[in-house]
Amino acid sequence: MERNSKELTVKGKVIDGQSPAICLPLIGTNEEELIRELKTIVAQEPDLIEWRGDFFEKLDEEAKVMDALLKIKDLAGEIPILFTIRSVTEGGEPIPLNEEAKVHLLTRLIETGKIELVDYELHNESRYIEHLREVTRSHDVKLMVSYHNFEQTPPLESLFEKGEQAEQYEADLVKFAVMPDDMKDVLVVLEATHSLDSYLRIPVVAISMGGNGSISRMFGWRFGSMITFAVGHQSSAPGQIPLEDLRTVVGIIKKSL
Ligand SMILES: O=C1C[C@@](O)(C(=O)O)C[C@@H](O)[C@@H]1O
Repeated sequence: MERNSKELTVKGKVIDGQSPAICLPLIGTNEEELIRELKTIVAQEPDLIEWRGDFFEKLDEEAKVMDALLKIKDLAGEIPILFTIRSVTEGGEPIPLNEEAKVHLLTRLIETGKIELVDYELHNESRYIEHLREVTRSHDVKLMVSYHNFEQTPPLESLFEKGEQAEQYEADLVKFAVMPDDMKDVLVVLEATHSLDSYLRIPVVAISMGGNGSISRMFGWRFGSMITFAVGHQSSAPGQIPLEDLRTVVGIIKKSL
């Protein structure tokens, strides 16, 4: 198999692009819902679990967040946790924290040693991104710098620039998830994935959302996208497909290689 010599080791697990790492999102609004979701999710043995913190209704009560994290970690066992607070401007839920408080919470979570990856959006002020880069590095947590657009697919050059910016921040990986108008936009994402995969030193995660884009979730890894998000319990974005279906498709592709 020719592609992708990049590797990312998370909690002793190597993500190397020879198969996509499959990530299942957790979107519970409280501890009880999170635990219920987790039981379904863990049974499916994903490679990663993403806790979408923006769905958690008590995000402004640090003790409650910490408590939920301990429970999640306990149930997730060896499966690495990606922690994400998606902003409303990039398709997330409204949260009761301003950016300063959000960065403070992310810092506290990173310091617990209970999360393995953290997502932070590229549009944020550079002082925040740089701060999180420092904290993640000193706690051996991977920093994923991300960009989302639920309205459209920016041109190839713009996606390329985002990849370059993430690399300048010394992110461990760059991710973008964008909405296509048509299949040409899906091709833009696949092309950006392929080019960025060869051009950047850091790994890329690239998603074209919605029904048209869902092929990027199934085949994107062959173009260089290292992680794909699927449905374990409930979806967190349009176009995600059930983990079992994804595994079937990946298995078929691997057989033909
Ligand atoms: O950024 C991403 C990717 C995603 O938006 C998707 O399209 O699968 C799902 C989100 O939960 C995650 O944070």
